[in-house]
Amino acid sequence: MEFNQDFDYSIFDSLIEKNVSFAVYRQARQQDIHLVLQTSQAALCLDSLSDLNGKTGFVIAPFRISEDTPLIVIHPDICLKGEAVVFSYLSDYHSEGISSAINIHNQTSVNSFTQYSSDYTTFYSALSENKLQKLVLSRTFDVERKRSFSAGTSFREACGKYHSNFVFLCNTPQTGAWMGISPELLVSEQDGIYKTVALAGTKKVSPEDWDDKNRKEQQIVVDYMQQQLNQLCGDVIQSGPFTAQAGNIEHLKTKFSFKLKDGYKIGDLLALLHPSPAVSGFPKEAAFDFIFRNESYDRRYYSGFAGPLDIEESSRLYVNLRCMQMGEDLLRLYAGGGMLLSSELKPEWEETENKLQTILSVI
Ligand SMILES: C=C(O[C@@H]1C=C(C(=O)O)C=C[C@H]1O)C(=O)O
Repeated sequence: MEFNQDFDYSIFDSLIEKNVSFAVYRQARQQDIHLVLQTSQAALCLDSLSDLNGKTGFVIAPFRISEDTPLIVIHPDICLKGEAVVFSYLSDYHSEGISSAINIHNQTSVNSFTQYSSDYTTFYSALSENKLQKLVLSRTFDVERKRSFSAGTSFREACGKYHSNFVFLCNTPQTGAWMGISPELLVSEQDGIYKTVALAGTKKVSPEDWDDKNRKEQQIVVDYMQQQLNQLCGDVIQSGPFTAQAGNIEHLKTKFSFKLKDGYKIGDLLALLHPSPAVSGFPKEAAFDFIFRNESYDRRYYSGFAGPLDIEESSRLYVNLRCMQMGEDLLRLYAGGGMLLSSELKPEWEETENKLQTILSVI
């Protein structure tokens, strides 16, 4: 992707400093950047995913909705497409906003191998009891924010490097500033046709075939998708699994395409699919509850989802992976991986290290 060197992407850092509610994003395999910016009041806070029915804007959804991490929709007062149009608008844009940075230091984290190992042991014990088939364990990785760091410039670099991923940078007073380079579509909709994927299983890019652990891990997500979709959807067209590259790693991916039965809308579908076993575990409720009780930090918006909802007559929401939260002096990166009874500690930790490389490569 070619970027015009005349455009100064650090203008997005000024928007973050002024605490403007906005999102700039670039869809997977597309050229143009899009800007959604709210000029009126505060971004919309919702209580449940089904409340997204009939809404329009840029959605930022947490892994688990709470008072501290609400479900947010940035209202599309301004909705622009293409570098020239976006920068022309921003060069004249003035916000009265004042900075009120969220203090990341006060939030919980799991940075060290020792902390991760302790969580791993807890998770593994639960799998051994056979009540849970799969659990996704995750962690953080803190990087000191250098003076030279620019969120806007990192966004531009991510767009250039990761053509097949959805790339976004967003900020609201409620969520703080986040950036993600996601390979995982949660739900898209255009002209009444909906799409989703079952993405799971991870290995470094290589001609080697997939092992049983990764195939099984992905099959759990496929089975879950089929079961969930049967509740709300008519004929489901399924294809895959394929190997899908995402930066330095690969995943197994199965695609689904379908229409919703009468009376159902996108919010109902999101409520049914999120969080899928790709980021949480299986069975759904038990895994979600287990992670909430036992993972020793709050995932916040990591493994939630983000993207445009009913903008230009289509929606494309992605799971918030390969992402980071940006504080005043700290960048907090996030990564996780699916655990089965056949998992081993070292390879699971290494998988998180490999996944972190995507976002690390642009900061
Ligand atoms: C949890 C993450 O990724 C998810 C987990 C995967 C796995 O366990 O193999 C693969 C892709 C994603 O669905 C992450 O990137 O942090």
